[in-house]
Amino acid sequence: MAEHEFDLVVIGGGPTGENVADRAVAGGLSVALVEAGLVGGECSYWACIPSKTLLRPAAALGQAKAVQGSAQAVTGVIDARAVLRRRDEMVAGFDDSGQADWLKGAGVTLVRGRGRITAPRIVEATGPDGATVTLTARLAVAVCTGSVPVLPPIPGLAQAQPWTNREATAAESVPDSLVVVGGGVVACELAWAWRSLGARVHQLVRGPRLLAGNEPFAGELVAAALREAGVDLRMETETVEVSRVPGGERTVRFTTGGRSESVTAAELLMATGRRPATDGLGLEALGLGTAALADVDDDCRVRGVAGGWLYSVGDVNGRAALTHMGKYQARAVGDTIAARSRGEAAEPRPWTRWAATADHRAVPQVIFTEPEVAAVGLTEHAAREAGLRVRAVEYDLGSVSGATLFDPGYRGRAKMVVDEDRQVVVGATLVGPGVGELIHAATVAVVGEVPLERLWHAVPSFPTVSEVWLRLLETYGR
Ligand SMILES: Cc1cc2nc3c(=O)[nH]c(=O)nc-3n(C[C@H](O)[C@H](O)[C@H](O)COP(=O)(O)OP(=O)(O)OC[C@H]3O[C@@H](n4cnc5c(N)ncnc54)[C@H](O)[C@@H]3O)c2cc1C
Ligand SMILES: NC(=O)c1ccc[n+]([C@@H]2O[C@H](COP(=O)([O-])OP(=O)(O)OC[C@H]3O[C@@H](n4cnc5c(N)ncnc54)[C@H](O)[C@@H]3O)[C@@H](O)[C@H]2O)c1
Repeated sequence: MAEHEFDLVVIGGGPTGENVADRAVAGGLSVALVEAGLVGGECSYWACIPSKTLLRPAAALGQAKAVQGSAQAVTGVIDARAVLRRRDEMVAGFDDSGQADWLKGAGVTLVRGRGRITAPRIVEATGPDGATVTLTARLAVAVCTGSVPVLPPIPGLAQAQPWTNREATAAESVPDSLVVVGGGVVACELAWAWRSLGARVHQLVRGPRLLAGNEPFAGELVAAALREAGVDLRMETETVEVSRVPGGERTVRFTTGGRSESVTAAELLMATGRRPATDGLGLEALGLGTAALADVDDDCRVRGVAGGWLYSVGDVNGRAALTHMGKYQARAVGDTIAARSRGEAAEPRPWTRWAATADHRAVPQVIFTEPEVAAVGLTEHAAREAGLRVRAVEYDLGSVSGATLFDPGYRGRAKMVVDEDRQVVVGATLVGPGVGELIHAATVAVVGEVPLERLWHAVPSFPTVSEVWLRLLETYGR
C-alpha cells in the first residue's frame, strides 16, 4: 500500500473540487485530488453541459423564427442526430483526459479512486483495480463529492429502470415518448429538451406549480410554454406505481384529484431531487453523521471537528447546488486553506474573500427552458419570510422596446424586490427568451447593495431588453 503526504487532499473532482485544488496550488500548497469517476464531475458529463447542449438548438431556432426575414430562412426542423452528435462532442465522448491534463498543468496530483476518510486527515483511495493508496493531509481535507439523484420509494420503480439525469442527458437516440416525474429544474429543462427533439412528453408534477422556489409567474409562464409545445403537463399528481413490460414501455400510475390515471411511454425520467453524495465517505469513523457536511461556516469548514481540518464544498454541503456557486465556494476554500498555512487568520467575515457570503441571499440561477428563467437573491415571498419590509414591482417584458425588436411576439415578465428600509434591490426575476444573459446586472446590484438612488444612474442602452431595469425603477416610483 503506497503512502503519500500532501498539504491538502480533495475528495471529488467535479467543478468544485477542481477549483479548490487549483486555488490551493496557486496559494503555494501541494494538493492531491481523488476522483472516483470522471474528472469534471456531474456538471461536465451528465448535467449542465449536455443538458444545455440539448436545449440550445430549440432556443436558437425560436429566435430565428421570431422575426420576419430570418423566419423565412428556416425551412426545416431540428436535426436531432446532429444535436446528439454535438452533445457527444461537448462531453468529449466521456473521455476526461483533457480535464486530467488541465489538473496536471495546474500542478494538482490526480489520484484515481474512491476516497474514504479513515482517520483525521487520512484519506484512503481505492482504485478501479482495488489497489489502495493512503494519503495524509498535513493541513486539510476538502470533501467535494457532489450530489446524487433521489429515487422515491414507489412500488415497481427500481424494476422499471428509470432514467436519472445521467441517462436523460446521455441518451443515444430520441425516445418516441417520455414520462418525466418532477416539477423542478431538471424536470422542466429535460422535458423541454426532449420535446424539442421530437419525443412525446408527459410531465407529472406533485404540487400545484412548476419551479416552486421561484416567483410564481416563472412556473406559470414555463408551464404555458410547455403545454403550447405539446407537453402533456399534469399538476397535483401523486405517482403511486410503476410497471414495465419486460424490455418494453413503462406505465406510471398516478392519482390526481381523487382519480387514478396512468400514462405509458418508452422511457421514464425521475427528476425528483438530489441528495449529498456521502455514501462510503467514512464519516462515521470520525463520529460524524451524514448531515455533518451541511453544518459549515461561511468558509465551508465543517463545524465541531477538532483541529478544524475538514471542509465540505459544493453540492455536498447543500448551500446552493449550482456549479457557479460550488466554484465560488471553492475559491474561498482554496484561498483560505492556503492563507491559514501562512499563519493568516483568514476569518470568514461577510464579503471577504474567505467567505461564501453570497450563498445566503445573492445566488443567481438561469433555468434554460423556453422562456428562460433568470433569478437572483430573494423572491418576494422569501424576503417577507426573512422578515424584510419589502415592496415588489413587476413589468411586462414584452412592452420593452428592445424586447419588441428581439421578437415582436416577445412574452415575458420581470420583477424586482426592494428592501424598503435600506432602499436596495434584494431580489430580481426575469422570464423570457434570452434573459439568462441579463441577470448578471441584477446580481451586481444585489451583491453591491447599490442604493436605488444610484441605480437610477445605471442607464441601460437603447434598444436592449435591459431597458426593463429602467422600467422597473419607474414603476417603483423613481
Ligand atoms: C441535469 C442537471 C443539469 C444541471 N444544470 C446546471 C446548470 O445549467 N448550471 C448550474 O450551475 N448547475 C447545474 N446543475 C447542477 C450542477 O451539476 C451541480 O451543482 C454541480 O455539478 C456541483 O459540482 P460539484 O463539484 O460540487 O459536484 P459534482 O459535479 O457532482 O462532482 C462530484 C465529483 O465527486 C466524485 N466523487 C463522489 N464521491 C467520491 C468519492 N468518495 N471519492 C472520489 N470521488 C468521488 C464524483 O465522481 C464526481 O466527479 C445541473 C444538475 C443537473 C442534475
Ligand atoms: N439550470 C440550472 O441552474 C440547473 C439545472 C438543473 C439542475 N439544477 C440544480 O440541480 C438541483 C436538483 O434539481 P432537481 O430538479 O432534481 O431537484 P428540485 O429539488 O429542484 O426538484 C425536485 C422536484 O421533484 C418533486 N418530487 C420530489 N419527490 C417526488 C415524488 N415522490 N413524486 C413526484 N415528485 C416528486 C418535487 O416536488 C420537485 O418538483 C437543484 O438544486 C437545481 O438548482 C440547476
